[in-house]
Amino acid sequence: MTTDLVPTPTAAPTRAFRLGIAGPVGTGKSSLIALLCRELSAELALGVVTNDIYTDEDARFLRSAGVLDPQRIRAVETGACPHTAIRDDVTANLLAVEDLEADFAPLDMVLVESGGDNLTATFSPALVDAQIFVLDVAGGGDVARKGGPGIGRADLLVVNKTDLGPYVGVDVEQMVADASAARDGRPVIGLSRTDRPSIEALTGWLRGVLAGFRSGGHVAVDPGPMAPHFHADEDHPGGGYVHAHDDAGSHTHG
Ligand SMILES: Nc1nc2c(ncn2[C@@H]2O[C@H](COP(=O)(O)OP(=O)(O)OP(=O)(O)O)[C@@H](O)[C@H]2O)c(=O)[nH]1
Repeated sequence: MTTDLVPTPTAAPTRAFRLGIAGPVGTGKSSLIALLCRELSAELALGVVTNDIYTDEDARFLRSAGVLDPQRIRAVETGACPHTAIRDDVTANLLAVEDLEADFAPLDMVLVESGGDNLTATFSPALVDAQIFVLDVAGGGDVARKGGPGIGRADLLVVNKTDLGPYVGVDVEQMVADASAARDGRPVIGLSRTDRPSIEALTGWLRGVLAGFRSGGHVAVDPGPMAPHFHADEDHPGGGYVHAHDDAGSHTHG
């Protein structure tokens, strides 16, 4: 008897779900990870990998927040070009994720925080299964309209610190609507750590994506390469240079 016509069931994944969290400096990536650890560590076995340029500051912040066993929080020091370590050469991050998975098997989820970067940073789908891009209202109501691969095509866009809207003159509802329009219907959540329903929207979204991953139905989507961006460099004429990541062989990183 032949089994050719029998559909092959999708194999259930044997490793942890890997979730990337990217966004500009100070938008609340570490705080969002601390929040997720607080909310989910009773039901899910978690690990965290942070990326900083020269320090392990984000890892130290998370360890001191007491949200997870400090051993489950690992730091990658990326050197001069933080987006490179989550996009072009993800080796150091993959090793950190795999070490965590081996040391604390079985883990349900590893959260990978990118170094605070510019608007264009995205994770490679070779490193994460899904990614959240974080903006905050204090960065200005028009940021979401500026677009870029993370804002446009990350699996989830978080508009963070909505509690600050009245203090910085930002219409939060309008900012979330602009973000939704820029994303062709992909999900957007306005979040504040002081707003319980928004926290539940975030954990609800994550549980849904995790369930899809566990059933074998989740496909990692690449938001696309980083847009061309400016690097400050005092030694360079003009104070810096513009480069892109659409062709890894077309430029070098100092
Ligand atoms: N008002 C308010 N402040 C928040 C919220 N979430 C985070 N913050 C504050 O925003 C600041 C930056 O938060 P972080 O979590 O360090 O931001 P980050 O994106 O990890 O920063 P980098 O790693 O330096 O890029 C801190 O002072 C947080 O306390 C929020 O929901 N509301």
